[in-house]
Amino acid sequence: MSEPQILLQAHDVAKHFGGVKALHDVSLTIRRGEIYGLIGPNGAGKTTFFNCLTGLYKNESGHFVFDGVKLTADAPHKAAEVGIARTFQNIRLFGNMTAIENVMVGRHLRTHAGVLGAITRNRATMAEEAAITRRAEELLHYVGIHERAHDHAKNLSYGDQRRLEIARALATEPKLLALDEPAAGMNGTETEALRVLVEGICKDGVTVLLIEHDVKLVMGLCGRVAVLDYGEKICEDVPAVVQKDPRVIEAYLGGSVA
Ligand SMILES: Nc1ncnc2c1ncn2[C@@H]1O[C@H](COP(=O)(O)OP(=O)(O)OP(=O)(O)O)[C@@H](O)[C@H]1O
Repeated sequence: MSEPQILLQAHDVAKHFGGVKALHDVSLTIRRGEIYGLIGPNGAGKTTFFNCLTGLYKNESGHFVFDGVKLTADAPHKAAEVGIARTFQNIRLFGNMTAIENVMVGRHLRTHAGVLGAITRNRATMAEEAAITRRAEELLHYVGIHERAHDHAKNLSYGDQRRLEIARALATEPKLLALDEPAAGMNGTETEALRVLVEGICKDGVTVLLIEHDVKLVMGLCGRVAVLDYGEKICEDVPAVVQKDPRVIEAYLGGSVA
């Protein structure tokens, strides 16, 4: 039986690429309502973990249990259906669609009008489309880019594109939001605004899994942090403990992780 306070468990998840062990029997547990950080040097396996979790890659062994149910996601849309949404290290928006259209795409996962409804544009379909638009507007407000709603995604600043990706992910009503390096390329002001946004998302009931190279941001935001190094989890604890762990300091080539 699963414990209700646990949202995600990874059990001995392993993934190889040829001779490279990208993930070596990684196990971790994410509790509902927390912001959980996943850090590690370049090539440590963080994105591979996300890709296995969201069905982009198939792990060779091990498994995930999400919300008490063994995950069988073998495609990203299936992960989204069970309540896992993600953003990407390399932003993946529809550049020639407007910001609001990008969010509406995410929202369609949670709506019901079928192909027939879309063709005949019956009353139920029209009402649903109006609701999708309203919700997309709310989400653009929520992430703070509503005034860019009708601009093409490709014309948004880097920071705004990252916010838009978050809005699109939230449109699927996730229980778990997995953010892959959301602060990459952001300046200090944008990073601070992102910190406030992620805290708000968590307060509003969405559990967050955060991959981030900005260690200061991770240590300030996350309740618990796991550290990967060469595909192995070398540490998992509260930030104050992780920062002082000799294996973590060594993994970061002797540099400070404070
Ligand atoms: N599709 C792939 N084909 C071959 N090797 C891959 C593939 N994806 C990842 N790898 C390798 O797996 C290892 C883990 O990569 P991964 O991208 O998961 O690390 P990461 O911790 O996310 O790194 P970064 O912080 O640089 O994004 C690396 O050695 C990488 O080269």
